[in-house]
Amino acid sequence: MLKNQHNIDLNHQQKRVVLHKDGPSLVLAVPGSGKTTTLICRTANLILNHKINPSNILSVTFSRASAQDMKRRFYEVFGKYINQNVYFSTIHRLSLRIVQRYAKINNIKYSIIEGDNPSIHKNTLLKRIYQEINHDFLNEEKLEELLSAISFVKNSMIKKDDFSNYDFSIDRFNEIYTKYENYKKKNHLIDFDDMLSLALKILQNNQNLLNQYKKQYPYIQVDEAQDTSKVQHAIIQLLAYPKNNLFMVADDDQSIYGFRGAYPEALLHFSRIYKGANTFFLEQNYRSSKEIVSISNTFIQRNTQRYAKNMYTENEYDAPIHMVKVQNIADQTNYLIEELATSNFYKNTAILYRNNISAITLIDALERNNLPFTIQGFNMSFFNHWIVKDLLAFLDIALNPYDIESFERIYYKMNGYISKAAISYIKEQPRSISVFEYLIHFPDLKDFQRKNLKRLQKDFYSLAHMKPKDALSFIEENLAYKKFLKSNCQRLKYSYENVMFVFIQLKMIAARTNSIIEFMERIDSLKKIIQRIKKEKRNTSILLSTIHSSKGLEFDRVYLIDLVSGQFPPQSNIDDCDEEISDYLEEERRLFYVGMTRAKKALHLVFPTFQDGKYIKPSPFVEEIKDTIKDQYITVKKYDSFSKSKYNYSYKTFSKKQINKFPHPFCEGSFVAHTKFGKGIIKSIDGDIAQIDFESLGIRSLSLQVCIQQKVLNLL
Ligand SMILES: Nc1ncnc2c1ncn2[C@@H]1O[C@H](COP(=O)(O)OP(=O)(O)OP(=O)(O)O)[C@@H](O)[C@H]1O
Repeated sequence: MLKNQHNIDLNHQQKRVVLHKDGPSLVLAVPGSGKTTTLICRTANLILNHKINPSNILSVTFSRASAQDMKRRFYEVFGKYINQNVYFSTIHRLSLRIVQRYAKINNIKYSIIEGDNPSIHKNTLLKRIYQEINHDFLNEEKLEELLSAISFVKNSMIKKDDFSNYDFSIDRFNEIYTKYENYKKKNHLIDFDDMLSLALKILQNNQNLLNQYKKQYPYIQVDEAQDTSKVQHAIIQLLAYPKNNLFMVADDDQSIYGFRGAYPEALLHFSRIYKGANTFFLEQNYRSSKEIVSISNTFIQRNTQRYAKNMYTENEYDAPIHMVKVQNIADQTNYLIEELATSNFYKNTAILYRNNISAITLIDALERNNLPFTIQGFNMSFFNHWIVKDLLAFLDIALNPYDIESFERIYYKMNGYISKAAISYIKEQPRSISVFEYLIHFPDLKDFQRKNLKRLQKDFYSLAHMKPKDALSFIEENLAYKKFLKSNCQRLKYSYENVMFVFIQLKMIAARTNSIIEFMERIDSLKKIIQRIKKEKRNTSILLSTIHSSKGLEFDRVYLIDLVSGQFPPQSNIDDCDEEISDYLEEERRLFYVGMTRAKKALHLVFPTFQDGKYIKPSPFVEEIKDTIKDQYITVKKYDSFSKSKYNYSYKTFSKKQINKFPHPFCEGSFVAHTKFGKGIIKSIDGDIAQIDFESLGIRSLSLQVCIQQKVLNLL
């Protein structure tokens, strides 16, 4: 019937699923097996053949993108036959509706502290509370951890008394959580997770309201059920009872939100909770070539906590899976640009990565090569990363030695022997002389300190004139910032490799710029480019996305990049005999599997072999795939150096904004020595012209720029 009327040729397994009407059923499916396709066909079957009113069917899924995708696909196929509104929603949206209905009846006004422009933002509130409790600044990485921990607690319905059973890795998490909850309660504020907990509480305590919803939705369908959390399952269970016309579609192998409280174990208990449940399997993959299906299928079998499924396809063989070994991240970028510049398949191409940071140098390179791209699921955390802020502060000071705010950020992160008291003193002073001059003349300094400060002043002066790439290396080595990084990572238990990964992205951007100003402008313009592109809808572009955000999507060609240990999985040196680690590895393996199974025809797995001059191991998942496909498909790509890359030719040179202040270390009051005029003191500086009072000659006006170029003027 469906084939004749709607031109969909469902297979036997799919047909059984689509024709299922009453009672609980669980559909366990593999990627690309038509989960969404069958769900929308079943919806149409209920409406057209069983005359169920569309307003009585509730279809929920995890993400807004999936809900919109379901709705679009439903109306594309069945829009000509069904013109009433069919409700496809996220579970959060449904919960919010429940909360709002309750609030209206009881005259309560809740304000949401997430999403678009809330009057008070969850992150701001948490940063404040963290500061109050730990007397420390909450950086972006820790904030992410705190957000995940709170989300995990709410979604997993963990009671406060049981917090001690979990390792939240946030100092005084219990107190932060309590303060956060109390503040929200007092001010009628809710975050996205509260929508769920509150909706559940409302339904549990208001029989009337619960009955209204039960009556409204006698048919409930859940897509992506592997991502459904405990609290979400509890809401659905309440709404479905006692008819239990519940239709759940899931792929436990694609469960990748454990860190936020996804509870795929519920699928294993489904038939215990819902008596008489049917279980269907969809195992035929319609999306990918035979190689991709067969290798992905072997790959995921290594996981132990899963429903046994066997993915197969009737699709043809296509290209083999490309394992691409490159020297380093620069060569990885070269490889991608080379591949993309010689093809026209932008639309059906995706570059996927584990970690958002991977996108930065790619965005830089794609934009410089005029390749069309779009970005999905990108958070701007790179630009707020402490290491980025530190390095920009170093450069700020080099360009403007009066900038005490930047100096305050970095003075203890280098070899300076500078006291906090000295910094506090300078902050009180007028900006008439440079930070270094103040420091050098700070009372009671020991000789070695003064000598050191003079050296530092010269170092920063030299820094301003270096090529950006050299400047970053100079900060790292000569100013000993690397030493600080190592000890800071040890102290805060950050992975040094991950921190260096951020540094390397900056070095790569730096390598393509010619001056410090140009480099700093490029960082700024990248931020703007990303913000602009995120807003645009580009259908004919290469998609850059985290694997998490790529779920549910499909592309002809997929490049999975940065497949190295410490990036994928993010935790390295792990022992998979430990039970907790084994769970962690299984979730990471599922994520890798989601990435692989987005590809229809071509799949490229790219792994750099050196980072920061040191050998890095490929991801253990690359090794597992290598075992299956053998070495014959490994391509080794080596480029001379990034600057010599063929595709580097098309790099744009930037319109260099006129440097309004020529960078120099001098300021009013500086003691100087001129190779010809001898010692003197700078009386005033106006633009490039300094009035210098020389001991032997009196006042002379000199161009600082000329003095610097001719190397005739130095600080004393
Ligand atoms: N019976 C069928 N005949 C032909 N193509 C099909 C059939 N069923 C599904 N497809 C196609 O297979 C592809 C995958 O379908 P769909 O997106 O519904 O799968 P999915 O199981 O939801 O995928 P995933 O979980 O990996 O995101 C789509 O391009 C869809 O049109």
